Amino acid sequence: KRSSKRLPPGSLGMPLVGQSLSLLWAMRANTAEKWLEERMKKYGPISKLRLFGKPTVFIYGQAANKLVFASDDSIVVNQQAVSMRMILGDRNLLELSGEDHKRVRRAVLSFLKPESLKMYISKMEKEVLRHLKMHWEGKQQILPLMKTLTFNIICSLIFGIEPGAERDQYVQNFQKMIEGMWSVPINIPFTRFNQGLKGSAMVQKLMKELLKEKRLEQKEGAQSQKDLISFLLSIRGEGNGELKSEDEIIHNAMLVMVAGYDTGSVLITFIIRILANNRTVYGAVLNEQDEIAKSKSNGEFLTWEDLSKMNYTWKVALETLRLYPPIFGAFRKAIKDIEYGGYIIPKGWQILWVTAMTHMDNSIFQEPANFDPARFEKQASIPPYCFIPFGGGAHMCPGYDFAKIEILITIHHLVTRFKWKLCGTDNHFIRDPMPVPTEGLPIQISPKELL
Ligand code: HEM
Repeated sequence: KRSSKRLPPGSLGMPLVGQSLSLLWAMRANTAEKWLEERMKKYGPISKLRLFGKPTVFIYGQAANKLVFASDDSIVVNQQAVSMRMILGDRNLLELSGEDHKRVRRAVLSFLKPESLKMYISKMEKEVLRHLKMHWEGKQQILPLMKTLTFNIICSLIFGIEPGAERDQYVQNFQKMIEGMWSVPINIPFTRFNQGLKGSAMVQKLMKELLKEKRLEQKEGAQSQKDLISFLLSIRGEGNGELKSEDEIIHNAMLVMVAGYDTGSVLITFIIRILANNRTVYGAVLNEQDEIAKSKSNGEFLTWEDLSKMNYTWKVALETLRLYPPIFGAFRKAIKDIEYGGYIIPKGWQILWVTAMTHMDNSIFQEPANFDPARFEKQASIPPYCFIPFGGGAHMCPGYDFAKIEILITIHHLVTRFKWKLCGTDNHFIRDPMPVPTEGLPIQISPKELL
């Protein structure tokens, strides 16, 4: 019996810091997968380390993902690193489990489900067109500014904040929050964690004022449910999807913002990079989008039916997510001692799962380094728990449809209105913590004659 009580191999390193800095450096050098592969070579498929202040077990592969995503709350619960919890707040979905998680998730999903989002397609498209007009047209060479685009879309749909000074107050603070979320939780001036906490305090202050305004508007009957926040405010107290406190609304609005802002911009940026480098894929996307553009009259907005015809473009997005998943991985917490792979994952320890490990496994995806959207022609043939850019199980990303609509609308207007070529000399990227092209992906853009 004693042998089954063994801790996984590996060292916990120094208190608090452990291997955090080494992993973060590897991420910034874009060698994090290699860093993990070296661990795997040294210790095997399960090993212990210390990350962001907590003892952690790293596991990978299909069975590991199944343990993380399919176990119930009596075995594994969601709990993110200390830095993330302190920046996003402890009432956000990623921290909740059981009935609490179900209740809050129902409320958030009632806004993010396709039936609700259908009503917002033209609102999103207007943001895309406004962005392209302001930042792309008439310019020769610009950074893609995709972060500005996804930030504006989220501001409009999630917060109901129209363009202007109020929006600008949020952007820098959100960026600080994102950078601090994966950091060693040492709160001394100028550390990333310290800056992240400051950004979070500022955003929470702004959001409290925003909630006050929205409550007042609702009292005066001036507002219909136009954005996620007013939506959440209006279902408070109605039983099923009820959010219990102002903190729950604020922490979850902050989560939706950080979860949707950088992920979407990273995905669009990497699709732009693929389309510039791969003429065959570009040609097929252009054909599909030109057909849809031809069926529209001048100034007519895209519809849900148009988006459902963009099958090839979405496969390109999925293949991009396989190769460049925006989320590196995340944590869970063991609720009791778990026997796994001949070792014990002790109660209370963190479990680290990493997205790319199964994406790059050649027994699951043949020739995994090749870009091949055809892999997604029969999605059902991909084994379960192996393609996980949106996670899995109870915490699987509820922003899937939001991201899909945003990406398809943006790519439609980009390929039908512009041509571009990459002009940087460096084709590399780093993780910070999301993948970012090293030179910011400079491109040369020229507008096309509209159809
Ligand atoms: C390409 C775009 C996106 C990717 C790759 C992505 C990825 C992920 C992943 C991997 C998780 C699971 C984390 C975990 O299990 O620990 C997650 C959760 C989440 N995502 Fe996304 N996401 C994207 C876009 C969005 C968007 C646009 C929104 C909102 C508008 C959003 C909102 C959320 C929320 C609220 C959660 C927490 C769900 C829960 O814990 O129940 N995401 N996302």
